[in-house]
Amino acid sequence: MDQIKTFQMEGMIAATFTPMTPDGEVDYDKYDKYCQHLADNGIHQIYVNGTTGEGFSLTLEEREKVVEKWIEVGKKTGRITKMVVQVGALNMHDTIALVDHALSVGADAIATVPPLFFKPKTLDYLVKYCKEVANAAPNIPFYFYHLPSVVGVELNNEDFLKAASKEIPSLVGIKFSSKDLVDLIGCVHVNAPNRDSKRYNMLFGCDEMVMSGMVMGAQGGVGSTYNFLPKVIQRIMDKTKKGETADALADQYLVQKACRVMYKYGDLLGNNVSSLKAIMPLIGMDLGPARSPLRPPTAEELESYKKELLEAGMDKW
Ligand SMILES: CC(=O)N[C@@H]([C@@H](O)[C@H](O)[C@H](O)CO)[C@@H](O)CC(=O)C(=O)O
Repeated sequence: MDQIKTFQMEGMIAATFTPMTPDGEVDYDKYDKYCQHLADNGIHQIYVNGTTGEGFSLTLEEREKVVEKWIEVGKKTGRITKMVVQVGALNMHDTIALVDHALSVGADAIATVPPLFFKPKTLDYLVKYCKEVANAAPNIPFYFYHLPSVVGVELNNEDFLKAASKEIPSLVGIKFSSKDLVDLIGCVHVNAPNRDSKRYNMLFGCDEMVMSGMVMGAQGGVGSTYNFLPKVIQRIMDKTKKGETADALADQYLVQKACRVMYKYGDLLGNNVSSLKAIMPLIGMDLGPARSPLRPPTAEELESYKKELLEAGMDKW
Protein backbone atom coordinates (compact mmCIF):
# COMPACT_ATOMS: atom_id res chain seq x y z
CA MET A 1 0.00 0.00 0.00
CA ASP A 2 2.92 2.38 0.61
CA GLN A 3 3.84 2.10 -3.05
CA ILE A 4 0.29 3.14 -3.93
CA LYS A 5 0.19 6.06 -1.52
CA THR A 6 3.28 7.59 -3.09
CA PHE A 7 2.60 6.68 -6.71
CA GLN A 8 2.46 9.68 -8.98
CA MET A 9 3.14 10.46 -12.61
CA GLU A 10 3.96 13.84 -14.02
CA GLY A 11 5.07 15.48 -17.25
CA MET A 12 4.95 13.69 -20.58
CA ILE A 13 3.44 10.23 -20.88
CA ALA A 14 3.23 8.89 -24.44
CA ALA A 15 0.11 7.01 -25.44
CA THR A 16 1.95 4.40 -27.46
CA PHE A 17 1.04 3.12 -30.90
CA THR A 18 1.12 -0.59 -31.59
CA PRO A 19 3.59 -1.18 -34.44
CA MET A 20 2.10 -3.25 -37.26
CA THR A 21 3.42 -4.96 -40.36
CA PRO A 22 1.95 -3.80 -43.70
CA ASP A 23 -0.59 -6.63 -43.49
CA GLY A 24 -1.78 -5.62 -40.04
CA GLU A 25 0.05 -8.05 -37.73
CA VAL A 26 1.71 -6.70 -34.60
CA ASP A 27 5.33 -5.99 -35.48
CA TYR A 28 7.22 -6.95 -32.34
CA ASP A 29 10.58 -6.23 -34.02
CA LYS A 30 9.85 -2.50 -34.06
CA TYR A 31 9.66 -2.05 -30.29
CA ASP A 32 13.32 -1.58 -29.55
CA LYS A 33 13.73 1.24 -32.08
CA TYR A 34 10.43 2.82 -31.06
CA CYS A 35 11.41 2.77 -27.39
CA GLN A 36 14.74 4.40 -28.23
CA HIS A 37 12.90 7.07 -30.24
CA LEU A 38 10.78 7.93 -27.20
CA ALA A 39 13.74 7.95 -24.82
CA ASP A 40 15.80 10.10 -27.21
CA ASN A 41 12.93 12.59 -27.12
CA GLY A 42 12.77 12.73 -23.34
CA ILE A 43 9.80 10.38 -22.94
CA HIS A 44 10.24 7.75 -20.24
CA GLN A 45 6.62 7.14 -19.29
CA ILE A 46 4.11 5.31 -21.41
CA TYR A 47 0.43 4.41 -21.55
CA VAL A 48 -0.03 1.11 -23.34
CA ASN A 49 -3.02 -0.54 -25.10
CA GLY A 50 -5.26 2.49 -24.90
CA THR A 51 -6.96 4.24 -27.80
CA THR A 52 -3.73 5.16 -29.60
CA GLY A 53 -2.41 1.63 -29.09
CA GLU A 54 -5.54 0.15 -30.73
CA GLY A 55 -5.98 -1.93 -27.58
CA PHE A 56 -9.53 -2.81 -28.57
CA SER A 57 -8.43 -4.01 -32.02
CA LEU A 58 -5.97 -6.49 -30.52
CA THR A 59 -6.59 -10.02 -29.28
CA LEU A 60 -6.06 -10.79 -25.60
CA GLU A 61 -2.87 -12.66 -26.43
CA GLU A 62 -1.52 -9.75 -28.48
CA ARG A 63 -2.33 -7.27 -25.73
CA GLU A 64 -0.34 -9.34 -23.26
CA LYS A 65 2.56 -9.77 -25.65
CA VAL A 66 2.63 -6.02 -26.32
CA VAL A 67 2.91 -5.39 -22.57
CA GLU A 68 5.70 -7.97 -22.27
CA LYS A 69 7.52 -6.36 -25.17
CA TRP A 70 7.40 -2.93 -23.52
CA ILE A 71 8.68 -4.44 -20.28
CA GLU A 72 11.55 -6.06 -22.20
CA VAL A 73 12.62 -3.05 -24.27
CA GLY A 74 11.60 -0.33 -21.83
CA LYS A 75 11.54 -1.29 -18.18
CA LYS A 76 14.38 -3.81 -18.27
CA THR A 77 16.67 -1.42 -20.13
CA GLY A 78 15.77 1.54 -17.90
CA ARG A 79 14.55 3.60 -20.85
CA ILE A 80 11.02 3.52 -19.48
CA THR A 81 10.54 4.41 -15.83
CA LYS A 82 6.76 4.17 -15.57
CA MET A 83 4.32 2.16 -17.57
CA VAL A 84 0.52 2.14 -17.28
CA VAL A 85 -1.40 -0.69 -18.91
CA GLN A 86 -4.95 -0.07 -20.11
CA VAL A 87 -6.78 -3.27 -19.15
CA GLY A 88 -10.37 -2.42 -20.09
CA ALA A 89 -11.99 -5.00 -22.37
CA LEU A 90 -15.46 -6.01 -23.48
CA ASN A 91 -15.95 -8.51 -20.68
CA MET A 92 -14.85 -8.79 -17.08
CA HIS A 93 -13.03 -12.11 -17.57
CA ASP A 94 -10.68 -10.64 -20.16
CA THR A 95 -10.22 -7.48 -18.10
CA ILE A 96 -9.24 -9.45 -14.99
CA ALA A 97 -6.91 -11.62 -17.07
CA LEU A 98 -5.20 -8.44 -18.29
CA VAL A 99 -4.96 -7.09 -14.73
CA ASP A 100 -3.36 -10.34 -13.53
CA HIS A 101 -0.99 -10.29 -16.46
CA ALA A 102 0.03 -6.63 -15.98
CA LEU A 103 0.76 -7.35 -12.33
CA SER A 104 2.71 -10.53 -13.05
CA VAL A 105 5.04 -8.93 -15.61
CA GLY A 106 5.80 -5.83 -13.55
CA ALA A 107 3.72 -2.98 -14.97
CA ASP A 108 3.66 0.07 -12.70
CA ALA A 109 -0.06 0.83 -12.90
CA ILE A 110 -3.28 -0.17 -14.59
CA ALA A 111 -6.15 1.85 -16.04
CA THR A 112 -9.56 0.98 -17.33
CA VAL A 113 -12.31 2.52 -19.41
CA PRO A 114 -15.87 2.05 -18.09
CA PRO A 115 -17.97 -0.91 -19.29
CA LEU A 116 -18.28 -0.36 -23.02
CA PHE A 117 -21.54 -2.09 -23.87
CA PHE A 118 -23.66 -2.00 -20.73
CA LYS A 119 -22.65 1.57 -20.07
CA PRO A 120 -23.01 3.07 -16.61
CA LYS A 121 -25.73 5.63 -16.07
CA THR A 122 -25.05 5.99 -12.36
CA LEU A 123 -21.92 6.56 -10.32
CA ASP A 124 -22.71 3.55 -8.14
CA TYR A 125 -22.50 1.25 -11.12
CA LEU A 126 -19.28 2.84 -12.37
CA VAL A 127 -17.65 2.65 -8.94
CA LYS A 128 -18.71 -0.98 -8.54
CA TYR A 129 -17.19 -1.82 -11.92
CA CYS A 130 -13.90 -0.06 -11.17
CA LYS A 131 -13.76 -1.68 -7.74
CA GLU A 132 -14.08 -5.13 -9.26
CA VAL A 133 -11.26 -4.40 -11.71
CA ALA A 134 -8.99 -2.70 -9.16
CA ASN A 135 -9.58 -5.31 -6.48
CA ALA A 136 -8.33 -8.03 -8.80
CA ALA A 137 -4.87 -6.62 -7.97
CA PRO A 138 -5.19 -4.27 -4.99
CA ASN A 139 -1.46 -3.67 -4.80
CA ILE A 140 -1.05 -2.04 -8.17
CA PRO A 141 -2.01 1.63 -8.63
CA PHE A 142 -5.28 2.05 -10.49
CA TYR A 143 -6.44 4.88 -12.79
CA PHE A 144 -9.89 5.42 -14.18
CA TYR A 145 -9.71 6.20 -17.90
CA HIS A 146 -12.25 8.93 -18.66
CA LEU A 147 -12.80 9.09 -22.41
CA PRO A 148 -16.33 10.38 -23.01
CA SER A 149 -15.89 11.22 -26.72
CA VAL A 150 -15.21 7.60 -27.59
CA VAL A 151 -16.89 5.64 -24.81
CA GLY A 152 -19.99 7.78 -24.35
CA VAL A 153 -19.91 7.79 -20.54
CA GLU A 154 -19.83 11.26 -19.03
CA LEU A 155 -20.51 11.11 -15.31
CA ASN A 156 -19.07 13.76 -13.01
CA ASN A 157 -15.52 12.78 -12.13
CA GLU A 158 -15.27 14.83 -8.95
CA ASP A 159 -18.24 12.85 -7.62
CA PHE A 160 -16.68 9.65 -8.95
CA LEU A 161 -13.46 10.30 -7.01
CA LYS A 162 -15.36 11.12 -3.83
CA ALA A 163 -17.42 7.95 -4.05
CA ALA A 164 -14.58 5.73 -5.22
CA SER A 165 -12.13 6.97 -2.58
CA LYS A 166 -14.13 5.06 0.02
CA GLU A 167 -14.31 1.90 -2.06
CA ILE A 168 -11.06 1.58 -4.01
CA PRO A 169 -7.89 1.97 -1.92
CA SER A 170 -5.65 1.51 -4.96
CA LEU A 171 -7.26 4.36 -6.93
CA VAL A 172 -4.51 6.91 -7.63
CA GLY A 173 -6.15 9.15 -10.21
CA ILE A 174 -7.82 9.65 -13.56
CA LYS A 175 -6.52 9.65 -17.08
CA PHE A 176 -8.74 12.54 -18.06
CA SER A 177 -9.39 12.67 -21.82
CA SER A 178 -12.10 15.30 -21.82
CA LYS A 179 -12.24 19.01 -22.53
CA ASP A 180 -14.42 19.63 -19.48
CA LEU A 181 -12.07 21.76 -17.40
CA VAL A 182 -14.79 22.50 -14.86
CA ASP A 183 -14.87 18.81 -14.01
CA LEU A 184 -11.05 18.73 -13.93
CA ILE A 185 -10.91 21.55 -11.37
CA GLY A 186 -13.30 19.59 -9.18
CA CYS A 187 -11.17 16.45 -9.41
CA VAL A 188 -8.01 18.33 -8.53
CA HIS A 189 -9.60 19.40 -5.26
CA VAL A 190 -10.88 16.06 -4.07
CA ASN A 191 -9.02 14.95 -0.94
CA ALA A 192 -6.70 17.95 -1.07
CA PRO A 193 -4.82 18.56 1.14
CA ASN A 194 -5.69 15.45 3.12
CA ARG A 195 -5.04 11.78 2.37
CA ASP A 196 -1.51 12.29 3.65
CA SER A 197 -1.42 15.49 1.63
CA LYS A 198 -1.52 13.53 -1.58
CA ARG A 199 -4.37 14.37 -3.88
CA TYR A 200 -5.44 12.38 -6.88
CA ASN A 201 -3.05 12.22 -9.81
CA MET A 202 -4.74 13.86 -12.78
CA LEU A 203 -3.27 13.03 -16.18
CA PHE A 204 -4.71 15.19 -18.93
CA GLY A 205 -5.43 13.56 -22.29
CA CYS A 206 -6.41 16.33 -24.65
CA ASP A 207 -3.21 17.37 -26.41
CA GLU A 208 -4.93 20.31 -28.13
CA MET A 209 -5.26 22.03 -24.75
CA VAL A 210 -2.65 20.37 -22.54
CA MET A 211 -1.61 23.83 -21.40
CA SER A 212 -5.07 24.48 -19.93
CA GLY A 213 -5.06 21.06 -18.29
CA MET A 214 -1.83 21.89 -16.52
CA VAL A 215 -3.04 25.31 -15.43
CA MET A 216 -6.12 23.63 -13.94
CA GLY A 217 -3.90 21.30 -11.91
CA ALA A 218 -3.17 18.20 -13.98
CA GLN A 219 0.29 16.93 -13.06
CA GLY A 220 0.93 15.25 -16.38
CA GLY A 221 -0.38 14.62 -19.85
CA VAL A 222 -0.99 11.39 -21.75
CA GLY A 223 -1.00 11.93 -25.47
CA SER A 224 -0.69 10.47 -28.92
CA THR A 225 0.91 13.56 -30.46
CA TYR A 226 3.80 13.27 -27.96
CA ASN A 227 5.07 10.50 -30.26
CA PHE A 228 5.83 12.96 -33.05
CA LEU A 229 6.03 16.44 -31.54
CA PRO A 230 7.50 15.80 -28.08
CA LYS A 231 9.62 18.94 -28.12
CA VAL A 232 6.58 21.14 -28.64
CA ILE A 233 4.70 19.42 -25.80
CA GLN A 234 7.71 19.67 -23.49
CA ARG A 235 8.00 23.38 -24.26
CA ILE A 236 4.30 23.89 -23.52
CA MET A 237 4.66 22.13 -20.18
CA ASP A 238 7.86 23.96 -19.22
CA LYS A 239 6.62 27.40 -20.24
CA THR A 240 3.26 26.89 -18.58
CA LYS A 241 4.99 25.97 -15.33
CA LYS A 242 7.16 29.08 -15.54
CA GLY A 243 4.13 31.26 -16.27
CA GLU A 244 5.37 32.12 -19.77
CA THR A 245 1.88 31.73 -21.11
CA ALA A 246 2.18 33.67 -24.39
CA ASP A 247 5.00 31.38 -25.55
CA ALA A 248 3.17 28.28 -24.32
CA LEU A 249 0.06 29.40 -26.17
CA ALA A 250 1.97 29.84 -29.43
CA ASP A 251 3.19 26.25 -29.14
CA GLN A 252 -0.25 25.07 -28.14
CA TYR A 253 -1.63 26.60 -31.34
CA LEU A 254 0.97 24.64 -33.30
CA VAL A 255 -0.37 21.41 -31.79
CA GLN A 256 -3.93 22.45 -32.50
CA LYS A 257 -3.17 23.25 -36.14
CA ALA A 258 -1.57 19.81 -36.59
CA CYS A 259 -4.59 18.18 -34.97
CA ARG A 260 -7.06 19.94 -37.26
CA VAL A 261 -5.31 18.45 -40.29
CA MET A 262 -5.07 15.10 -38.53
CA TYR A 263 -8.86 15.04 -37.82
CA LYS A 264 -9.65 15.65 -41.49
CA TYR A 265 -7.67 12.58 -42.57
CA GLY A 266 -8.80 10.62 -39.50
CA ASP A 267 -12.40 10.93 -40.67
CA LEU A 268 -11.43 9.50 -44.07
CA LEU A 269 -9.47 6.60 -42.58
CA GLY A 270 -11.95 5.51 -39.93
CA ASN A 271 -10.46 7.19 -36.86
CA ASN A 272 -7.77 9.66 -35.85
CA VAL A 273 -5.57 6.78 -34.70
CA SER A 274 -4.91 5.95 -38.35
CA SER A 275 -4.03 9.51 -39.36
CA LEU A 276 -1.92 9.93 -36.21
CA LYS A 277 0.00 6.74 -36.97
CA ALA A 278 0.52 7.87 -40.58
CA ILE A 279 2.57 10.80 -39.27
CA MET A 280 5.19 8.52 -37.75
CA PRO A 281 7.02 7.59 -41.01
CA LEU A 282 7.18 11.31 -41.81
CA ILE A 283 9.38 11.78 -38.75
CA GLY A 284 11.51 8.68 -39.50
CA MET A 285 9.77 6.21 -37.17
CA ASP A 286 7.56 4.03 -39.34
CA LEU A 287 5.22 1.97 -37.16
CA GLY A 288 3.13 0.63 -40.03
CA PRO A 289 -0.58 1.11 -40.64
CA ALA A 290 -3.49 0.98 -38.20
CA ARG A 291 -5.29 -2.37 -38.15
CA SER A 292 -8.65 -3.02 -39.80
CA PRO A 293 -11.35 -1.71 -39.50
CA LEU A 294 -9.20 1.43 -39.82
CA ARG A 295 -7.30 1.88 -43.04
CA PRO A 296 -4.03 3.57 -43.93
CA PRO A 297 -3.96 6.55 -46.32
CA THR A 298 -3.42 5.91 -50.02
CA ALA A 299 -0.21 7.29 -51.57
CA GLU A 300 -2.13 10.31 -52.90
CA GLU A 301 -3.81 10.96 -49.56
CA LEU A 302 -0.45 10.72 -47.82
CA GLU A 303 1.05 13.25 -50.20
CA SER A 304 -1.68 15.82 -49.57
CA TYR A 305 -1.69 15.03 -45.83
CA LYS A 306 2.03 15.74 -45.66
CA LYS A 307 1.59 18.98 -47.60
CA GLU A 308 -1.16 20.16 -45.24
CA LEU A 309 0.87 19.22 -42.17
CA LEU A 310 3.76 21.28 -43.52
CA GLU A 311 1.42 24.21 -44.08
CA ALA A 312 0.28 23.72 -40.46
CA GLY A 313 3.87 24.10 -39.22
CA MET A 314 5.33 20.55 -39.19
CA ASP A 315 8.79 22.04 -39.85
CA LYS A 316 8.59 23.69 -36.38
CA TRP A 317 8.09 20.45 -34.47
C1 LIG B 1 -9.42 10.38 -27.73
C2 LIG B 1 -7.95 10.16 -27.81
O1 LIG B 1 -7.51 9.31 -28.53
N1 LIG B 1 -7.19 10.96 -27.08
C3 LIG B 1 -5.75 10.88 -27.07
C4 LIG B 1 -5.15 12.24 -27.38
O2 LIG B 1 -3.78 12.18 -27.32
C5 LIG B 1 -5.60 12.67 -28.78
O3 LIG B 1 -5.15 11.75 -29.73
C6 LIG B 1 -5.03 14.03 -29.09
O4 LIG B 1 -5.48 14.95 -28.13
C7 LIG B 1 -5.44 14.47 -30.49
O5 LIG B 1 -6.83 14.64 -30.56
C8 LIG B 1 -5.28 10.36 -25.78
O6 LIG B 1 -5.90 10.99 -24.71
C9 LIG B 1 -5.64 8.88 -25.82
C10 LIG B 1 -4.82 8.07 -25.07
O7 LIG B 1 -4.10 8.52 -24.25
C11 LIG B 1 -4.89 6.64 -25.33
O8 LIG B 1 -4.21 6.19 -26.23
O9 LIG B 1 -5.61 5.95 -24.64
